[in-house]
Amino acid sequence: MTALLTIQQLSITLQDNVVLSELDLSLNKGDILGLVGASGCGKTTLLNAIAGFNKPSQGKIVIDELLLSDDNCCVPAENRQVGMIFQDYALFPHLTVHENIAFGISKLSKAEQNQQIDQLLTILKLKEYSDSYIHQLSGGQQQRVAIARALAPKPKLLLLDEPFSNIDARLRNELMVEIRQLLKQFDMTAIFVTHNKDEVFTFADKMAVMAQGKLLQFDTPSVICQQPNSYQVADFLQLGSWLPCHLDATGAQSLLGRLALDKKCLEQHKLAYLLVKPAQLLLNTVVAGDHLANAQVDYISVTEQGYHYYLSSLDSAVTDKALSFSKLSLYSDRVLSLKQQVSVSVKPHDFLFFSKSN
Ligand SMILES: Nc1ncnc2c1ncn2[C@@H]1O[C@H](COP(=O)(O)OP(=O)(O)OP(=O)(O)O)[C@@H](O)[C@H]1O
Repeated sequence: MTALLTIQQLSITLQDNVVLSELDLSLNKGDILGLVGASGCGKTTLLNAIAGFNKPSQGKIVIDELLLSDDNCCVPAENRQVGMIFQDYALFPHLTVHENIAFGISKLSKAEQNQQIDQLLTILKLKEYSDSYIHQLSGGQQQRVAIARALAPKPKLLLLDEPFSNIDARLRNELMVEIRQLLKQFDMTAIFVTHNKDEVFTFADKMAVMAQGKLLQFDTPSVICQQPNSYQVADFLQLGSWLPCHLDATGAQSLLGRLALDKKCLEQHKLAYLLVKPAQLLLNTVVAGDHLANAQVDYISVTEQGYHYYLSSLDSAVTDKALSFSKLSLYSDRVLSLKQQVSVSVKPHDFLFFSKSN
């Protein structure tokens, strides 16, 4: 399959500040990509570069086999067939819903405009609001108008900057599912920026994790969740807690006991961090001589999955400071109290170790 969007070695420097650095990315037609990363890592700058609002210092952007930007050319934004939806939707308050959608297709005849707008209003369930002004609509309806306005000129790619951040948390999930179905109906390729990884899992087919202008990992959300490629990715996405371990030739030593490793886990790091998901921890009954206490409860909250505890290593158990841990996340139906000493072990599983420096 030919890629709809190809980005190669894209770098952008703004006022002597390297904001994007040698970024490669490729999307097939109909793919929805969720772009995540800490504030200031360059997500909006990447969208702006694709839309044609800023000029790369290096690299190539190709959409549907058309070269939009390289060292020698930079196609202006209005000729790129890229639609953009901003966080605040940027709708015109003095125009009706119909007029807002018509804005980008004014070159078409009135009859063609009306036919296209009618079709969009029907699909987006906005028909009865055609003559309403923007302030008369709910947040979700305004968002649908913004989508209709962006889709009207039939873009090849749709860019959405934090599209769900202004939507009430209760409605957000419902709206995400609805808009995803809509984009799929149009076979629309889209990139959306978010600060919320759960939005990526609901809305996207692919996920890109960025840090400091670089792409750390690009894959499906489930692969990234199961196989993060670095400490930074797992830590940013909060995929589990960290248990420091000393790796040696036969296993890993932690304050929660010794872990037997199979051969492929063996690496030569002296100190490594095991990514532990709550379901991989076992809360044992403390019995002197058998399961000795090795952690204490620092924090308790009530959740749908039972009590949520944060545990830290017991000072008395720490002989090697490098192995001490804090904020080990554990869910249990058992009632524990603050500062209670407990015994926790790690269930055997496909261990994922990371070094902080990679
Ligand atoms: N016009 C500009 N001139 C100089 N530096 C800029 C300019 N625009 C953005 N930057 C810098 O580029 C970096 C990336 O900014 P960008 O807005 O792309 O980040 P972001 O990941 O979208 O952040 P956020 O999640 O907070 O919206 C930031 O350090 C920002 O200060």
